[in-house]
Amino acid sequence: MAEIYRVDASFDHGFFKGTSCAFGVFDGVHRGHRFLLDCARATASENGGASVALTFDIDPDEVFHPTRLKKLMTNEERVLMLADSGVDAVAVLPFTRDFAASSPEEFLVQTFDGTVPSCLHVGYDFKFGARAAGTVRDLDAWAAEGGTDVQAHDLKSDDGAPITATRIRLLLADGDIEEANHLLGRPYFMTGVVEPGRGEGADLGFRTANLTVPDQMRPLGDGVYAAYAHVDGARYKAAVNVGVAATFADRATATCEVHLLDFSGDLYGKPVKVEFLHWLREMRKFDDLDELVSTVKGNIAWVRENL
Ligand SMILES: Cc1cc2nc3c(=O)[nH]c(=O)nc-3n(C[C@H](O)[C@H](O)[C@H](O)COP(=O)(O)O)c2cc1C
Ligand SMILES: Nc1ncnc2c1ncn2[C@@H]1O[C@H](COP(=O)(O)OP(=O)(O)OP(=O)(O)O)[C@@H](O)[C@H]1O
Repeated sequence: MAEIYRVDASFDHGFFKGTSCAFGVFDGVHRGHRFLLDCARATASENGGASVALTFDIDPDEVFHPTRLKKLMTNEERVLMLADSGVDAVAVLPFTRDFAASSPEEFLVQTFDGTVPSCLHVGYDFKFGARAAGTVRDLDAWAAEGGTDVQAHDLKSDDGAPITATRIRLLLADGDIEEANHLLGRPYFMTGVVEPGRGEGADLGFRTANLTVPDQMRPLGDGVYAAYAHVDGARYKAAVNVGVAATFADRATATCEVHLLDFSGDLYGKPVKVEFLHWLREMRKFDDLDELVSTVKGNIAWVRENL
């Protein structure tokens, strides 16, 4: 696991000397992001410097577009996944309103404070600074003075279109978990802490761990999915309902209900990570509870046989 540095007032910017940095938010740490991180690793090994994922502590959209934000992972998960991606270090810039309001030139001065990296990798569409006015042309102008080799890459594509966090979010919203996972290069996951439910699952014949995942952290469309649930270091097959149960909409609050196969025990208060693998069906409002039970049990049987 790479070292994680916070680029705050006490940070020694001498750290950047000789480094190869890949710069971006990196929500999802998808295959396109990994391509850019691999480019940083390649030039780092050519130049003999360290490879660095340079990112922000929060997603800038948390400041600018909080209502339409649908994040692929929490900020902590993102930074940890970057640290585990093979780079030597992760440098985390605090994203304040002041920082965001700085001109492209000031933004770069504040970020590097006089010590520039030897190589900086970005996608060709990379934008930075106030109103995202800074472009690769500004990076090139800055690099010409300081001597950084700026490499603006074509975006890694799949099926003729660039792999982007936005594209993955749209697939997830449609429940197209297989294609989203293909672009992520790993299963999409959601995390949460188990809360008490209404206790009806046990009466119905299947228990569920209830998670309340905030809207901003739920790009995945409502529906029933086959998944793996990770808890206490163990992995269980799971049948999962995403969204507030339509049959109980008047009293249900959980936004993700997880039935773990072959598990019996108390999960309240425990963190659970749910890795989604297949879409099974749309969530329905059932008029008949027996039909709800037999449908859910059929989903659980499918998971048992097919995962
Ligand atoms: C695999 C699975 C599929 C589900 N599908 C639906 C559904 O289509 N419609 C619905 O209203 N609730 C659905 N549920 C939610 C159940 O109605 C809910 O788990 C049950 O009411 C127990 O809730 P409780 O744990 O809060 O007591 C599903 C739950 C699971 C585990
Ligand atoms: N497919 C890709 N191939 C190479 N580089 C990429 C790709 N997608 C993004 N990048 C670059 O990775 C860095 C992080 O980008 P960013 O966090 O904006 O990701 P994104 O997937 O494009 O997100 P969004 O869809 O929300 O704009 C930027 O330098 C960006 O240009």
